[in-house]
Amino acid sequence: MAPKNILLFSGKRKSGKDYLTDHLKNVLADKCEIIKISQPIKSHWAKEKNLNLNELLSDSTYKEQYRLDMIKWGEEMRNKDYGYFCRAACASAADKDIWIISDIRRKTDIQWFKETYGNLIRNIRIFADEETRKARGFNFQVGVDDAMSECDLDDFHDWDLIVNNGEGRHSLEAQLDSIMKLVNL
Ligand SMILES: Nc1ncnc2c1ncn2[C@@H]1O[C@H](COP(=O)(O)OP(=O)(O)O)[C@@H](O)[C@H]1O
Ligand SMILES: C[C@@](O)(CCOP(=O)(O)OP(=O)(O)O)CC(=O)O
Repeated sequence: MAPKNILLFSGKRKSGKDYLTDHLKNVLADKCEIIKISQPIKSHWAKEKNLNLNELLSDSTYKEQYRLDMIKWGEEMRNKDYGYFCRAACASAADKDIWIISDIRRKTDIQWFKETYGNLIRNIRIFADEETRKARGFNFQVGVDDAMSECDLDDFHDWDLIVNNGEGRHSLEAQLDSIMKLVNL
């Protein structure tokens, strides 16, 4: 069964995608499931290189050592089939009313969801200024922060909602309320 809504979250590194989607999950509880497109990439990479998958999935510096390689391998796969990781991630998703996709990065990710689920999707951009991201551990890396993985959605404008999660942000409760307005339960 298709969910009632699919919330597509994007934002640059350390903008707070995991932070906000984890809190949103607390609000929606068992009505929702968090899905990560990067999960099949990380699973493959962990198997291939004998790495710790849980560490790759966490907010640790561990994944940063492998990010560039994972991006490169992911690009190769995406060039052959742009829906490959979206399809793989959704195929193993639970039967829930709301799917929260927490790591949308490319126009083709949005395209795949639009083509597959039409008007069920909602596009949410998480924004945080660079100072705030730096305070959260962001460090500009050539090949990552100037590449498609981080920049492809810079010139995408068709957002249903932009959430400021940097300087001057609203309370967490207000941030979550604005997201909940997009949800049809
Ligand atoms: N509004 C916030 N208040 C406090 N800490 C935050 C907030 N947003 C993000 N963080 C923290 O900043 C770090 C990076 O956030 P994260 O959600 O992992 O970013 P992303 O998934 O976009 O890379 C995490 O340690 C997270 O807990
Ligand atoms: C190879 C990646 O999938 C790894 C992404 O890891 P995360 O999604 O955990 O990254 P951030 O939350 O932005 O810190 C990126 C890609 O281009 O596919």
